Amino acid sequence: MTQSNHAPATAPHRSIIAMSFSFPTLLLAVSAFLIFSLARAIYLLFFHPLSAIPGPWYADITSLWITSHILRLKQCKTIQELFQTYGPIVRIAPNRVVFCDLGAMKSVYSTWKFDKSVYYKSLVMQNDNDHAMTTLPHAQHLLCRKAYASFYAPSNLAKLQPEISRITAQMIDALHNLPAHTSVETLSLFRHLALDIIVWSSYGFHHGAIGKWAENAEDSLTLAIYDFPKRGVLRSLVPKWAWFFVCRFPNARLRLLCDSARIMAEFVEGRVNEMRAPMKEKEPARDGDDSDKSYMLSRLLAYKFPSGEPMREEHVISECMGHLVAGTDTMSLSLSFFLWELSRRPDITRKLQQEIDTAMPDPKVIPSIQELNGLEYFNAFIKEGLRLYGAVPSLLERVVLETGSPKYGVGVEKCNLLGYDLPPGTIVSTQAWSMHRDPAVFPSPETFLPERYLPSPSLSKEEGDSDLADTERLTRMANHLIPFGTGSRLCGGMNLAHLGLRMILAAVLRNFHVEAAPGTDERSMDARDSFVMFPASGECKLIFKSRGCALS
Ligand code: HEM
Repeated sequence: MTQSNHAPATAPHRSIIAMSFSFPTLLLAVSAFLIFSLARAIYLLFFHPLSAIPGPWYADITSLWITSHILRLKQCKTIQELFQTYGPIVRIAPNRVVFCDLGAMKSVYSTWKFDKSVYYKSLVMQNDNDHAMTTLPHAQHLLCRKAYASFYAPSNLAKLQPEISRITAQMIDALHNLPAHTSVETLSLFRHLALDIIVWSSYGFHHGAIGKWAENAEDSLTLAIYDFPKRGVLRSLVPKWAWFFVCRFPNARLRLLCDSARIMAEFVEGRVNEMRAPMKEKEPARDGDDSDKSYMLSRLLAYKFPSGEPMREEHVISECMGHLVAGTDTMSLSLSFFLWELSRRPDITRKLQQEIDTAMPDPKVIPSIQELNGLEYFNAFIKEGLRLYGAVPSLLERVVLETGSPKYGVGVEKCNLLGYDLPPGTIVSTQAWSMHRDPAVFPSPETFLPERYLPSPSLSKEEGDSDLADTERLTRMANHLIPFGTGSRLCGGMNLAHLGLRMILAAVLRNFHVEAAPGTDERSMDARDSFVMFPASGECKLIFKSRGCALS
């Protein structure tokens, strides 16, 4: 034996040996991965409990397909096409099922009250604090909801109406003061207005965002609320440890976006401190005495959980922030789409203005909500607006409960939707976009037609149809309309949204004719979605022409 036979391998020798070992190892690893992927695909396609549910085969084996449509901001339209191809229940990913059916909707959201999916966690607040929208378990959510629900009761909101009128009038004045033919970006305009309304009704505080809009000055709170959902998306894309570095990236706009939660939290904290000061000096309110509780914040601060514990301050702050985010963009998007529709529909505008002019003789005095609720065509217009342009047309995801849960009720063991058993943990949902476009319920679903809600014999009744058939038609539409969600997680601010939409629209239509500005057209306003719906161009530019001459 020579020495070289016993000598340890030199470095180049070692790497050749390592390579000769690594190639078969790599080959083995790749083969194992391919076999595993193939076996998994076969299982998901043919043996998984959801494999009988129709849908594109590639969606059965990977989430990438639906994710690509989410990234293209076209999830709603893609899912609508699936319903048209496969019917009312479709598998869109290995563990996700969507449906478009009234009975299934009632079971999931109202009867069984499934918990929300983790998707909603992207909307958590500063320091990961939850609020009503992001609290996933149903039972826990119920306690949050109790804390704020009475604030949004119509009788309480009616007390706030005079001030909401005053804020709206401020916006009308600002529009009157613009030079003729000014193109107004309404998403921004109505975001400022909605914020002032929500801030005032939640805290009894005048923020003055609309004043800043009129002066062309930036309002950091409005910007923070606009940025917050984008911050959520960005945050869910980067690992936790990397977030620290993202927020320190030397880019002023990115830093503002990262800071959005802090800016909102500090604003709300300021309101909490203001409100706490006088509260400390008062006797605690007795049950039934709500003279001091018109604002949401005072209710949250006075709230006690069934254990007798008050809400922690961080919780109060995140709840308030949740409402700022949930209410501001939704209002501004809906109003912008409504007015865009009117800018190309003089026939509808004429009928609306006739009705509003009679109810609102003085263009500066908005009628009470009771009076506005009595305007038949106006209310039909708002229903149709929410049907086609509701700001949240997207999947409202829930998680199927474990088998045998008492929440299924007597005699029901597990989740069965439209004849298919769904195993516990399946993500299941419907979307307003599709419920609102069922041609059997809304004939010519893509046509904007307020008349469909009027009990008009000329429009709806074939010969021989009875009043009962007409009532049934109206009820079916009402049951399918879910712009504010449905069941136990219905939009918390729905009544405020109804009040605000009516007051703002009445004031605008009484004072202005609305026209599309150059560049605003079907293409720029084509709908995109990322939970909320927004125009493809990201803006909605309209011209507000004063009706002053016509009124005098
Ligand atoms: C046109 C305007 C609005 C639309 C279309 C809308 C739509 C919705 C929808 C669809 C949900 C349910 C989400 C789900 O089930 O996953 C929701 C929840 C919620 N919305 Fe709205 N919303 C609007 C305005 C407002 C306003 C003005 C506020 C308050 C200022 C508000 C506060 C909330 C809250 C707090 C929740 C969570 C409710 C809970 O889980 O307890 N929304 N909204």
